[in-house]
Amino acid sequence: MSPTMVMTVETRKEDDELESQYQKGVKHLSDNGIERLPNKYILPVSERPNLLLIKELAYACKHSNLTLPVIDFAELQGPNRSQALDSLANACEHYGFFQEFRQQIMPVVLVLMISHGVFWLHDDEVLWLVGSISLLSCLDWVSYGGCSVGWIMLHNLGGSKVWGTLDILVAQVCWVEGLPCCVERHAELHQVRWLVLHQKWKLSCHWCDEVPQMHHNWNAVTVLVEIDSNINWVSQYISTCCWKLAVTYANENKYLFLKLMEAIEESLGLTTTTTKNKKTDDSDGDGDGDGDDILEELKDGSQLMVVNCYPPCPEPHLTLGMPPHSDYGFLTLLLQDEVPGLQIQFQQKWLTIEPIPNSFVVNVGDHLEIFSNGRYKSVLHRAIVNPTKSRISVASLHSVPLKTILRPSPKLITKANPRRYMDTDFATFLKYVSSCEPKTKNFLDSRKLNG
Ligand SMILES: O=C(O)CCC(=O)C(=O)O
Ligand SMILES: [Fe+2]
Repeated sequence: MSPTMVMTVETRKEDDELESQYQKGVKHLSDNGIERLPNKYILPVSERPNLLLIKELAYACKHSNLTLPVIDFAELQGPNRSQALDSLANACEHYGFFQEFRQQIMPVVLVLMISHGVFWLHDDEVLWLVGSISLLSCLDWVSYGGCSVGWIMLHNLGGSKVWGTLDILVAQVCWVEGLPCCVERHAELHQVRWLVLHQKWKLSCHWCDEVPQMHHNWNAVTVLVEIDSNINWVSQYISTCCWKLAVTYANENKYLFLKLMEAIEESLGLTTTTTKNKKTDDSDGDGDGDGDDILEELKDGSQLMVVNCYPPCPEPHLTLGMPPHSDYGFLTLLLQDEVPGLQIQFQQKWLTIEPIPNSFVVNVGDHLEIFSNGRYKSVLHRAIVNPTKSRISVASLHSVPLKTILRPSPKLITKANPRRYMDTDFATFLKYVSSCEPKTKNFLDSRKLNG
């Protein structure tokens, strides 16, 4: 939490019992029927959602909603591709967001992801985190909901063992509980690596390549990483079925992301439908490899999946589920249940996105804005919470491998549109976000050239 936030919080009479409960998380508070928010969750007046009366929340969606451009995945793959590409370009330029539907992920997988999100988050025994060694090797700070929720300290990254600690109980100021899961892909090995975190011992996690099984002798304060070990974990709670569901979802999500990026490249004029399957043809000899290089990078890129749960909130007009932010990657594919909550900033107003069943809300992230040299916009968005309903969303953030240097595509730099962003990479992003107060965090602005 930023110090400014502490100072500007509206003062209310302290209820020690209430205040002391905040650390148990918002699900606990909601389940216990609290009627007032602990001060910790109350935002300064200027940062609150504009819901003066709780009952106005019900109308917020109806009266300030936004119908996002809809991109039909089937059209993108069919004879109407060029019209679909025009709509895609328009959506990314003017909204930074679109709803994507008729994609090919089985509805049952989507429904199960949403319902299991609750299970994963709220089962007393199990909380899991999926991660990548390369992510962790440069990640010593974990951001969640715009505030720091934990520190991962990795002391020894050589060899196959890594020891560290993870403290997930640092201040939470938003009305959300969440679970970050990272996926690292090794295309050549057909392998995906996972990091698992067990809630019972909040400071323990374990790497594995296979479906995890519970290990009974964890040391409560250390992280043990043994990539090739065969430690026998057995969990009643993370059933093979759940795990496979998460893997299936992550893989399908990645496939959809790559298809969308193929279309986005084409919409930017970097490739054409006829050349898109060919190996990069750098026929202009400028050495930039044009658009196809980025697709190759993205195939092996990073993927972060975050399950967000927003329980019913007694005073939704005083807080937010997630503060305004932009996403760091190329695209975020957001799966949400039927409860509205996502708001995007459009023409200086916060507008609520009406959920469409079995579809994804897709948004342009900072990396795509940089890659497109500012043509496609990474737009601020936030989540509001609901007085009566719980809401779940699953965000999948995709980008290039963490060590890749990102820069505007040379083809998109012209005299009329000179280069707008400096080179950057993921480590620079982490350094930036961990070095300043949440209020002043705007990574994209820090990468802009000429002011
Ligand atoms: O839950 C939502 O609607 C927003 C989630 C989000 O923006 C994120 O996870 O980055
Ligand atoms: Fe986001």
